Amino acid sequence: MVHSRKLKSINFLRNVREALLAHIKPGDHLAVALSGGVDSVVLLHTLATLSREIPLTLSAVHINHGISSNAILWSKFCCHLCHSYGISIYIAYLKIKKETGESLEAKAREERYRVFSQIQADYVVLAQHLDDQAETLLLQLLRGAGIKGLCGMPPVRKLSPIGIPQILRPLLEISRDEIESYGRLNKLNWIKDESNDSIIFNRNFLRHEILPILKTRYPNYPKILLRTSRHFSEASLLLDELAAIDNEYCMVSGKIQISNIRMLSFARAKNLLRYNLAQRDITLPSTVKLETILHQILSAGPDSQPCIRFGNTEIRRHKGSIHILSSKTPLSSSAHYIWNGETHLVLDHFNGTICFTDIKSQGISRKKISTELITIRSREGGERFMPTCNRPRKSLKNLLQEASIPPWERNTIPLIFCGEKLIWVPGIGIDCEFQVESDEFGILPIWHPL
Ligand SMILES: Nc1ncnc2c1ncn2[C@@H]1O[C@H](COP(=O)(O)OP(=O)(O)OP(=O)(O)O)[C@@H](O)[C@H]1O
Repeated sequence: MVHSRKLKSINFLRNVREALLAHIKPGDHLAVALSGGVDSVVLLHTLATLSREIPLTLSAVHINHGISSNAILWSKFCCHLCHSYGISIYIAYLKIKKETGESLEAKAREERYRVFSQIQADYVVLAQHLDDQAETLLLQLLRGAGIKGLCGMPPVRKLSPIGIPQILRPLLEISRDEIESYGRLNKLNWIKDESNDSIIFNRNFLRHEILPILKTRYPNYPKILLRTSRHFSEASLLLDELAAIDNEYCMVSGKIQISNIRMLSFARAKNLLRYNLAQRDITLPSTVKLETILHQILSAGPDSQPCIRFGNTEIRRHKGSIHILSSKTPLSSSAHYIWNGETHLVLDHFNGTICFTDIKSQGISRKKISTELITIRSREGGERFMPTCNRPRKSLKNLLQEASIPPWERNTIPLIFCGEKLIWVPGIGIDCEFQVESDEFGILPIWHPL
């Protein structure tokens, strides 16, 4: 009996070790997302045990959402538990405010992930398991989700473009029964979240009312549904590959060309637009909204300039191309950058990067800019510029109009200044006064918007 219990724990540890080692490397810092429930308590115990053989730094993060009247007890429990393991814990105290049209749970989840994204660790480790995965897939099916929504939770994923920390889920192939039995075998204590019993919540309704019946006929349903979600993941990958091919055909200077997207079937055009929104980290609109957007953009007359808004995003049509504008990082008027000779400069506020290349007989003359501070900022109005030496100096506004830069982009393009003088405008050129002499090596800036 004792032997079989020990064996079960050993098998459990072996499975988690395998799942971990598929992603982490020795020395990584793992922060366990500890709610105090059985899943994350077992996860913490497992990782603390494995950390004796795998060199890693372990800590924990707990979010006190301030929703349940027991929230403070849960935080204290997590604190004591980590103390008993000698592990540091970060507790975030939140005051969740519900916004109209959003559930409290969805808001709490969003805030939780926001805290996770700020944790100083290589991975934030979550305790979702095989049964959670099956429930999530069924819930998504019942919401009418598309292929992406049916992919299920990935074992590892980036939380932000910088890539650190990542979310890691090493229990995804382990069942709830196995986790609870590991907890009992190792005499662990955990807290029970009373809200998990309330069938007002869709997930609990499925868990308590539907899945036990399903299990009588399909005892292995969580593993079967895991297979299904893997099929969806593969399909989703193929759709992204198709969109990447269509992007090559439809994109000119970073904008989808109306004449090209029109050549695609409507379903393929929708896939392309969805892909472009996802690439910019924009929360996707509903399918109905996406179809409306595409219809309006494609059916507008050549001179009209439709603008469709959803969330913080605007989709516009301007001179034959589609412009996607997202106000994730609003351009602050004071945003300016100093160039100290770097080969590239990431300009977060402008959503892109400028690369600087040394090139013979082209570009900006090093000699002519050597005595002044080189800064990059947006237009303030009144700037004048002379990209062609034998033509008169013109207002920047006129030059941007002539270059068909749409009005909403004119204030958000990065400009290079030498002291107070404007020397470079992307897509237009270098001011005559600062261009290289023949045979001199110059610096050629190239703007790469995201
Ligand atoms: N209050 C909390 N503090 C820290 N971690 C938490 C907290 N609540 C949940 N977690 C972590 O998130 C995991 C998933 O929790 P839960 O299933 O309640 O969230 P969810 O809203 O269903 O999330 P998802 O939609 O990502 O599945 C838990 O196993 C745990 O690791």
